Amino acid sequence: MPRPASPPLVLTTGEPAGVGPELALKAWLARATLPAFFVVGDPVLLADRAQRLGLDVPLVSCPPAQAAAQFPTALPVMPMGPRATAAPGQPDASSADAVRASLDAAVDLVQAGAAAALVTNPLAKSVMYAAGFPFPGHTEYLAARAAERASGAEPRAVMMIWSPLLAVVPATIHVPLRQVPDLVTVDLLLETGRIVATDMRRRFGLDAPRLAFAGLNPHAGESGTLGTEDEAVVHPAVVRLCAEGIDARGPLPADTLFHPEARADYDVVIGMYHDQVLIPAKTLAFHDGVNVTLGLPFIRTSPDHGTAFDIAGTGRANPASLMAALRLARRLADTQSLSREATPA
Ligand SMILES: NC(=O)C1=CN([C@@H]2O[C@H](COP(=O)(O)OP(=O)(O)OC[C@H]3O[C@@H](n4cnc5c(N)ncnc54)[C@H](O)[C@@H]3O)[C@@H](O)[C@H]2O)C=CC1
Ligand SMILES: NCC(=O)COP(=O)(O)O
Repeated sequence: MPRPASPPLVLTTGEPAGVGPELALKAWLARATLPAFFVVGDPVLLADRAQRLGLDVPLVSCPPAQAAAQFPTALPVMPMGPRATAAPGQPDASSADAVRASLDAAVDLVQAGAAAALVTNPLAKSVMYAAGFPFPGHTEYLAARAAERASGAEPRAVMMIWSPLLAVVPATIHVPLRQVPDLVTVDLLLETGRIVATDMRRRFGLDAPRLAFAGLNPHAGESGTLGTEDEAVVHPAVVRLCAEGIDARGPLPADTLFHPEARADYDVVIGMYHDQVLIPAKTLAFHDGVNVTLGLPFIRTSPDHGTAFDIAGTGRANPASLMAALRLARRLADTQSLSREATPA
């Protein structure tokens, strides 16, 4: 019996004063190279931005079930939430409710199975914080949303920045650098390593993913003389992961971990803090990088960049990272359903 068609991807509008709406429109214009997606949010925002930028993008208002059929001829939009009124490049608190409504609805749809995966456009963290958004970013918000439906242990969301050249995971994310050594514990690294290994298998299709742990200190601590955390925390976590059958190695000095020959030896780097691994990832592949959230019961990807207020509304936004995020979301959803079909009940 033929398999039923998988639903399309759902895309949020993101911060209206940023480049998100422009990227959605430009991605649709390149639709011949992309999987079907629909936007959830304010259709007037998209229509205004298309007109301002001279982008010929017809919009069609429709429910998710009709989006795939409409996609070849118009950008499907599921209207949701209040008007998003902030002007390009001029963020203000008035748009936070619209951003939140788009995000909430998109998560509802992906959790209900009406969308195959969630793709988010960038939001402005400071705007959301000022409006009372109690999460550091999407990643933590999505973990909380998934936890509402979890019957057992609460899911922990893990951020990965992925490109064909390099995949990296920061073990700690949006925290002050000063707090990092205290937050990096054996338990944190164990949990992170397990989530990464599981998702690399079931969603990326790697049978035996190779995880490289970066050291926290210069030269991974130089045998304890440049800091004790690498021997006391990273090394024992790696040993325990290996004992669980996960291909883990480290701690490895971070400064020599990202050149081409080193990258051939692993599939993912798990770094100790945000900039340690996001700098090499975004330097190597800024426009092709994708932010993927691992550890959730659903798939979420996003461009690896932010709202780009400095160019919003000018027409200069490059949609490549959003397009890579849409393609990767489709690939992960398809790989996951194949691996579910192959797993005996
Ligand atoms: N997933 C998310 O929601 C994310 C949100 N942000 C938010 O974005 C806001 C701005 O952050 P920034 O640090 O300025 O980073 P950014 O990524 O928005 O901008 C950095 C530089 O890259 C350029 N750039 C970014 N995307 C581009 C694109 N598609 N095409 C061409 N050039 C592009 C910008 O013009 C700017 O010069 C902040 O509020 C931050 O919190 C940042 C990262 C991810
Ligand atoms: N630096 C990456 C970033 O800020 C993405 O955060 P999130 O909104 O995806 O959690």
